[in-house]
Amino acid sequence: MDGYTCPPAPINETVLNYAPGSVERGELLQALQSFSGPLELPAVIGGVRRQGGGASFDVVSPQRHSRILGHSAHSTQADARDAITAATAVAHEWRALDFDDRAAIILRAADLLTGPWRARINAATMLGQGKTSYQAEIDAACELADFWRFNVHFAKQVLSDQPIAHSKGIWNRTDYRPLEGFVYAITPFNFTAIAANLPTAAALMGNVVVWKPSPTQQLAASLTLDLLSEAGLPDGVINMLPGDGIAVSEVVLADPALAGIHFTGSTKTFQYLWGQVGANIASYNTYPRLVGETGGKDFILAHASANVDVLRTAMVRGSFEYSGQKCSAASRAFVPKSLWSTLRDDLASETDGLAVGDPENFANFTSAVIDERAFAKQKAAIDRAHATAGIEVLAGGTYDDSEGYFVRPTVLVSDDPTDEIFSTEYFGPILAVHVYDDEKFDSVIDLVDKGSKYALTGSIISGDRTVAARVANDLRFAAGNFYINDKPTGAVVGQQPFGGARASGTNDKAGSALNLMRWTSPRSIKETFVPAKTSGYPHQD
Ligand SMILES: NC(=O)c1ccc[n+]([C@@H]2O[C@H](COP(=O)([O-])OP(=O)(O)OC[C@H]3O[C@@H](n4cnc5c(N)ncnc54)[C@H](O)[C@@H]3O)[C@@H](O)[C@H]2O)c1
Ligand SMILES: N[C@@H](CCC=O)C(=O)O
Repeated sequence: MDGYTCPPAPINETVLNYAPGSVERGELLQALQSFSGPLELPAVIGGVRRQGGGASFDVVSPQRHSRILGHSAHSTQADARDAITAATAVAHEWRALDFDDRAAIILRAADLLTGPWRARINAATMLGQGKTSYQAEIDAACELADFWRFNVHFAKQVLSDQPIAHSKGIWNRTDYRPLEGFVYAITPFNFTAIAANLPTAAALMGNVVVWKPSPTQQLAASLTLDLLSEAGLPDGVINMLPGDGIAVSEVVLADPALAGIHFTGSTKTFQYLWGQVGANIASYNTYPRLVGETGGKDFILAHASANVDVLRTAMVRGSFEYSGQKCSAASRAFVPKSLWSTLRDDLASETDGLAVGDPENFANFTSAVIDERAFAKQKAAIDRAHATAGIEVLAGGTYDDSEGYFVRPTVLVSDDPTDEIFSTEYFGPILAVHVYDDEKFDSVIDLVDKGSKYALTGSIISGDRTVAARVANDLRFAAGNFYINDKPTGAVVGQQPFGGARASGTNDKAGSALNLMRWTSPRSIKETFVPAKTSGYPHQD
């Protein structure tokens, strides 16, 4: 059937708004209440749920230290070996399944997610990862359903790309095989959608997977695997190993059957993984595919022709939604002097007016940062800013970890565009602003391009079309996702395929055909209908 069927056309899932009195708000409140006691969040190996053999850890709400959501345990080398064995055991059967049967499981998962599972996964994402209702909805419900539905569509495109030339008497075909081995999916805390997409994108293409989620995302990750199981995913296709991944990597990265890594997280971790693969390169059965989407130092560049309200809104939403814990979050902005006098006070008061607290209070704009490590990083950056003569703390600049890991949205202003606030990824609610002389716009473009090692997202805010076009061209390599007159966050699957280059990753664009191609190893087949029976060629006569 491959290549001939036409799955339902994907449509972006409508984002529900959770307004007071809405049906979805009622369902979400109920789901939040249903998480009463800590859940067991075990490893799942070959469909068997078992506690990992390493030290146990608690999954705790970032906004409330006293709220223990689950108990889990770090996975050991033995757990990793068992997961590889379980994956390998079902690899033949999974890859032999027709693509449409695999796709049907993923499409069913999307419908379960946006139907009966929606409130529960959103509630888990609010409680476990500190998202507001809206941020949970755009991530755990909508982006994840979009990944699943659009991936089926794009996979079908990949499979249907067949040779168009056939010499007389010949038929050429391409067989899209899964990778020979297993894929190691390592996922970040900040998006339930990304965490689910990395193992399932590879599985859709016929691969078996060892999935190592982030310990701080374990609640939603465990629910996601339960959902996939309800959708019909056979045991062993995706095996989940909770914990920090240290012992798991020692085994997985040394296994000859490692065929690919699908990673999203920090640049440092990806470079470590790549280094280990490099060190072991001679021992693999096949060259592992390395796909990693990593850090960013995302920019907003304002031109003198910008509308100030548009600019301020892009800065506030782009930097402080989900407390800046999006790889795409704006964390450096460049504003011309001619606009700064109008923008300055409003930017400060709007930022200081943002309500920060427990997301179960729907009035809050954002909540806590994810954990102690993230809090310490923000605290150090803010303390340093207060102590640095050339930096003005225009808004925020305070933090409090007595109840949860709360950091006030913070705007730092500096005359020195080489200060580390313009190049270091803090991954929190800190925006660095540099105010430039209007006539120095050309050199500011260069600063944006060369001022950080990353190239993930960026925006130009300009009322002048020719300026926007010029900046889009001059900064062509400074961002994998580039926005004109908008904030640099909020990429939508099927609309703005997401990913960046330089230190921001391999730019394989999650949720697109480009990504899915990395999980297939094509075989070219030539069939000759009436083969030659003699060895000589005509020129020999
Ligand atoms: N470019 C993107 O699409 C994108 C999306 C989301 C997050 N990010 C980036 O992710 C980072 C924040 O996420 P994070 O704090 O979870 O990143 P992180 O690198 O600390 O962790 C990512 C994952 O790697 C795991 N890990 C760390 N060391 C490991 C090892 N030795 N073996 C196996 N697994 C290991 C972690 O447990 C986690 O599951 C930021 O830098 C952000 O920019 C990028
Ligand atoms: N899809 C997200 C990026 C994910 C990174 O964390 C966005 O565009 O905001």
